[in-house]
Amino acid sequence: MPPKAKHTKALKAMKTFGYTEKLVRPILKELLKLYENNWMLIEEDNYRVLVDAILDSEEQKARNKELECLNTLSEDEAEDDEPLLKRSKLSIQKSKSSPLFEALIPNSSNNMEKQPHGKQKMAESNYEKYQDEDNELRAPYVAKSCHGKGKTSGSLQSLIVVEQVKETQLISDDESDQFNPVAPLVHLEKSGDESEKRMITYEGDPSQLLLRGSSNENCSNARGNHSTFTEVTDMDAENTSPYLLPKDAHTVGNSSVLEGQHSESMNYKQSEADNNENDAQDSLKLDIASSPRGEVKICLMVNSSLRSDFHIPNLEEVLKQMEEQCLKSYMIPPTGFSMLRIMKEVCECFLAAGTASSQTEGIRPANAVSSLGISNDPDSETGPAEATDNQLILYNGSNISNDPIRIQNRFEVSLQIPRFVGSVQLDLSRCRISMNLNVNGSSEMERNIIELQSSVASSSRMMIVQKLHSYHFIEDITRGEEAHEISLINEVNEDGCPKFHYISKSLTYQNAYVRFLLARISEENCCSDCFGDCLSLQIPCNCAGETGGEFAYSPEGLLKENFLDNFISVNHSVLHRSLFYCQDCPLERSSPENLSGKCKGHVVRNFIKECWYKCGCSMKCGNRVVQQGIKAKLQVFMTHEQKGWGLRTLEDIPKGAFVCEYLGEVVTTRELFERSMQNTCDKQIHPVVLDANWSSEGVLKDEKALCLDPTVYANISRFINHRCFDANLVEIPVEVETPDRHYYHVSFFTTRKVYAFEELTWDYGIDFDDYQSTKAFQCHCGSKFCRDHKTVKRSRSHV
Ligand SMILES: C[S@@+](CC[C@H](N)C(=O)[O-])C[C@H]1O[C@@H](n2cnc3c(N)ncnc32)[C@H](O)[C@@H]1O
Repeated sequence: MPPKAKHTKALKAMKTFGYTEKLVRPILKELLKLYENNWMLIEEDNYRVLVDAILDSEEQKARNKELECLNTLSEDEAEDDEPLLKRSKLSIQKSKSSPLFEALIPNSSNNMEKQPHGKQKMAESNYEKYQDEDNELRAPYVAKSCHGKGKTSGSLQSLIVVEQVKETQLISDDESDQFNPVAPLVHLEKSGDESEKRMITYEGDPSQLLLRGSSNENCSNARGNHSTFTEVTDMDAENTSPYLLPKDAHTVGNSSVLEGQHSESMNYKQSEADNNENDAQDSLKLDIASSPRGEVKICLMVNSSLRSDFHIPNLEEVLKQMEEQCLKSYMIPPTGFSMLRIMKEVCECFLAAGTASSQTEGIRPANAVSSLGISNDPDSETGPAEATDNQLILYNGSNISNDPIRIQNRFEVSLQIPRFVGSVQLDLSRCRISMNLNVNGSSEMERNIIELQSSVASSSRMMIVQKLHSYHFIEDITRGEEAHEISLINEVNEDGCPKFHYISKSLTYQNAYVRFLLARISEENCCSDCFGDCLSLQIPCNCAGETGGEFAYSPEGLLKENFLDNFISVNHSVLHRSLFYCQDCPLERSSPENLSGKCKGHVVRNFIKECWYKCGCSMKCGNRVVQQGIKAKLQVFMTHEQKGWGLRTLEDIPKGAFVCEYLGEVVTTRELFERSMQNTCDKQIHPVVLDANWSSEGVLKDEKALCLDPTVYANISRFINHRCFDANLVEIPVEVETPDRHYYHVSFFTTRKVYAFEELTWDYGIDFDDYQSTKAFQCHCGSKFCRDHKTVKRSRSHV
């Protein structure tokens, strides 16, 4: 479409929202300048950027007016004789306070630099995406998301633990045939009671220990040598998932003990001074949290001269109240949420942000000895006899405990053994401990492994040379697009991450016209006064109108049982083929020519409504679960069951919780068909139909009906595998920002409680009796309700 037509289309679209051409033109012009005429970014999501900019400019104008009034008033009062010129200048200066104002006023100085950080980032990143897309994706449109077969830069070298009579060496693959006696790295020694205590001593720099075998030994990033998670894997349990010890417990720099001591003493002096000064108030001060060595502290102080009636409350009570408040207000899933942890993390981030630049890599006291110790004695407080500052202590007691693993001066991680292994004795001498290491701050991680096979080695002191698999690990496949990192791990084969562009919002492809009929939203559908915690209101706000006057979510942000059951049964009934057939539905045809005949049928679906975009409450209303994005800690992993990559959760997720949205490119059915014709790749990511309520509009032509194609642009939901019938996720259409009947946000909610490390699955609704569908894949879902009878038969005959 020529730019002029695009202009007209944009102006027309804005007109439907009640914005005049006069108002829109300059804003559009400025946006085009800002986005370097990239219309795609402006048109995306029904001109969302443009609507935002208009709203911002309106808001700014109102603020300017207020400021001007205030100025005039105060200046009139204070400086009645001041020249007019100076006054108007002053008011302009004040009115420039908003960064968006700057972006929208032509010729305003440095308007680009003053963009709000998020917006500028979005503009740049989207721009990059589309540039990429132009270069390699669109011509011709061939899906490139087939599994990468080649080795990736992230594949790792294995490490081997060698035990000899006196010393044990930790060597990498390439060194295995070139034993180097000059630099013994790891000693496997016995200390104390020979049969019970065993200890690996590492002499030298711990960062070297971790980096051996990696591609980059000179980690220049100050935070580069922090282990980001520790993994304990039971080597006896072949197919069980590793027990991941998430990084979020503590990641405290080991970089410099000297520096640490220095800063500690400096801080101590400072806080001593503070203490002296505040002696009088000491009784009204409550320490909340601190970084592990006390460099940074958060405390609450009450000025007793202002509140004589105040007493220091119980900290636990305060935290409990805060947690309840936060859980309600911000829809945080209760699992693992703790105010105290947040406070501690604030301290640590404060410390890290303040010292990152001054930290120097690898500074250690010359005589420091690091050790990794493993003890079978749960009562031992000190661990191995020669415990020193840098050490890892693991207790292998008879009870499985969730006590922390300690690596002093390095990090402290909570041992989170998943509940399902709770009854099994975890024999740490049969475990391997893996530490992940951020190499140069890059998201690709290199992994080194120390195998503790002490039970084998104890009597014979034989040499253990075990070659471990090479792993592929990416710390965050979202590249910062989500609120928290989502890692990818392949412990099964050599495949690297499939090629695709990670998005956190669906994109609209050229012909897909996602109508945005805000005019249809009437005042009574909006709730302008709600703030934050709508879901716990006695009388639901207007946003609940579409769901029968009841919120679909509980106050904790979980889908209510009746809604959930309803959706699950709707999906099951689709599978039971209680569908109605229609002559005209175009959505599941294999070719646009084939317009007569019956389609496979559709159900008119229910949907959940969340707060509407542009409704007065869109930023404040608590009826927003899907819009708040992914909350659970998820991981992409290579499955063992011939399903390729899959998605799993790293923590328990309660029933009815939102997990993620199905994202991709919104395309018309016709476009999808054309793409599939060009697609030479045998693996296809499952496209979904978005027209949840198409029948209310009568016949939808292929060029109008909408689908979602996650082949090239997608989020983590592209990794969710199919499971027949009893999948733990159900897809639910959620109306987030548009009352348009043609387009819903397909969102995944849990059908039951999902335990940590379970794979997340949904039922694609494939009819395996249908030839076309069975071509998609042979099902390896493992469900006892599996509908792919051919595969089930085959696997039975193999047994
Ligand atoms: C949406 S993708 C899921 C991610 C995919 N496993 C991957 O590696 O990228 C759908 C594809 O995964 C595979 N798949 C999903 N569920 C499966 C199952 N139950 N059995 C076998 N293959 C499956 C099929 O190849 C299917 O085309």
